[in-house]
Amino acid sequence: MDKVIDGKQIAKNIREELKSQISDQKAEGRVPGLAVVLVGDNPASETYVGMKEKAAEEIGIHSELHDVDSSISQEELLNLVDQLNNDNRIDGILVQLPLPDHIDELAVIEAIDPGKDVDGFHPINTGRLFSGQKDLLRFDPCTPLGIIELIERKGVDIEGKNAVIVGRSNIVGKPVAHLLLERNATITVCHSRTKDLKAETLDADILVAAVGRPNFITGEMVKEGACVIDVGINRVDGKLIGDVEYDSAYERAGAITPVPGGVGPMTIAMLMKNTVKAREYHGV
Ligand SMILES: Nc1nc2c(c(=O)[nH]1)N[C@@H](CN(C=O)c1ccc(C(=O)N[C@@H](CCC(=O)O)C(=O)O)cc1)CN2
Repeated sequence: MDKVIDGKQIAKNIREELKSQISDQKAEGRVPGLAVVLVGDNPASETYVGMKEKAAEEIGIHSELHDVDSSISQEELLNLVDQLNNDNRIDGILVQLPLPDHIDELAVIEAIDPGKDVDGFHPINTGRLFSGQKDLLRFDPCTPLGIIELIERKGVDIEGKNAVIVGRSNIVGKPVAHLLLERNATITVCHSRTKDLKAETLDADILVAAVGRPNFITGEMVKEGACVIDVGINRVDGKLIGDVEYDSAYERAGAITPVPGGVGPMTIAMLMKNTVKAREYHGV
């Protein structure tokens, strides 16, 4: 079996699957609507927003870009979010992060209607994830959700496995820990104060690297046969480098994601999936 987990191909398959759901929704009377808010001119954010718009257009989601100047005040941005909350054509709202320093990111996230929070960052959605509530409407954050899809679609069983997450951020480390826990993995979350990181990672059947440091996880830290998920997107001398030293980790891993072409494309596919789910929730 090929060890490489091809995120680009899996994301493409998911977009294909969503197309038929979207055409059913269209037949019912309305395609899903996604509003993308981009503040300022951060080149990476512009690239990601462009990728989101292209993916939406390709599968038939109505998407609209609100491209605003970096000088926008917090109040004006909150007004824009409020306007989108009240727009019946819009099922999903995402505010591209990071935001300029003068804007309180959490205040903006909290202003989004939790039922339109397709990024899954609103405290109502993270609260429902962290407390294991599956019965109420819940949007899970796109990158962690994409990681689960990659693992499952590669045929790696999660139940009962030791999953070690390196990195405890709110947008990747913590939510992916809860998604894995919900699937009955045994979880260890490592961080900068972890005493013996190598001892922890060597115990991982599933190893998720989300630290934001290029080549931080080396092959000698990987357990033979482990499933290695690299969430890092580090730009070094114009090249994209993951958090995992790929060549040495590949030798030991049973399955591994590349960078680029691993987790990144899944973030966008999951955003599309959440938008289709939001349209289902809102109805026609
Ligand atoms: N509102 C949000 N902001 C941000 C999120 C998010 O989920 N919601 N995540 C990241 C950026 N991001 C999406 O917004 C994102 C990052 C990377 C990729 C991706 O496909 N990367 C490619 C490489 C692309 C390149 O050449 O730069 C890959 O890994 O293959 C997609 C989305 C922060 N902000």
